[in-house]
Amino acid sequence: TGSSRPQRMLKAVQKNATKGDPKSVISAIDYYCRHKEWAMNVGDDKGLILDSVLTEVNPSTALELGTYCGYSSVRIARLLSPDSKLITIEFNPAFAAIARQIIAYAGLQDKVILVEGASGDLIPKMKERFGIKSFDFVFLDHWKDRYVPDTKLLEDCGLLKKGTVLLADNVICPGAPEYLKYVRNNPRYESRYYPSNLEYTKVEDGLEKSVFLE
Ligand SMILES: CCNc1ncnc2c1ncn2[C@@H]1O[C@H](/C=C/CNC(=O)c2cc(-c3ccc(F)cc3)cc(O)c2O)[C@@H](O)[C@H]1O
Ligand SMILES: [Mg+2]
Repeated sequence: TGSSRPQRMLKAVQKNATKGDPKSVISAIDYYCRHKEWAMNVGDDKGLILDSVLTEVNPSTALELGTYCGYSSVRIARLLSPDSKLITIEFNPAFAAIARQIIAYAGLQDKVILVEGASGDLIPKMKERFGIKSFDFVFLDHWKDRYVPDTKLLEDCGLLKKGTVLLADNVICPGAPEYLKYVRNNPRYESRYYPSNLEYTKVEDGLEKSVFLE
């Protein structure tokens, strides 16, 4: 049987990027997905917004929901301070296997903890398994209809603190209407929309940044 899109993406990284150089891994994936084969990475345009929010927050502990091939894990981890960590959750073992290799190729395996499983099962285990008190930053990029339930779960598990920043991908395309309703009409969040475009296209999309207030 043939290769998968994630496997071809990994090949493009191994062929075109420099081992241990996160920037070259990001460029290799962006080039491949823009010119050869589209894939659902947050991409270079929205990636610049992700970078700027991350630099502003400078999180000690970050959480990502939906690793896919690890593109945004590399984007996030490359900007973390020395003792900071990214925990990224992925429930598809094939995607997780590719992501581990891409994260390792970038030399970021010591800053990223990739956990295989469903967010709904793993979020309640974050404290006991990883000694996490709360997250400073959460990037939501998994199934769009899971953004609201998982945000509520993070609240209920006491994993959000005053000032925690949630950044959600795809709030326009494919869209996360329930999530926008939830965070925008909610006194516990201060929300702002960052317009951009769907990765590698001219279609409108954007990121929603929501600061937890209490
Ligand atoms: C069950 C919920 N819990 C989960 N726990 C852990 N991992 C999960 C979970 N859900 C999904 N995942 C994983 O996250 C990833 C899924 C992401 C879903 N993303 C999208 O559908 C998406 C889709 C598009 C898109 C946009 C326009 C199109 F025409 C076609 C596709 C663009 C994006 O940026 C996207 O993020 C996969 O790796 C999946 O295995
Ligand atoms: Mg996305």
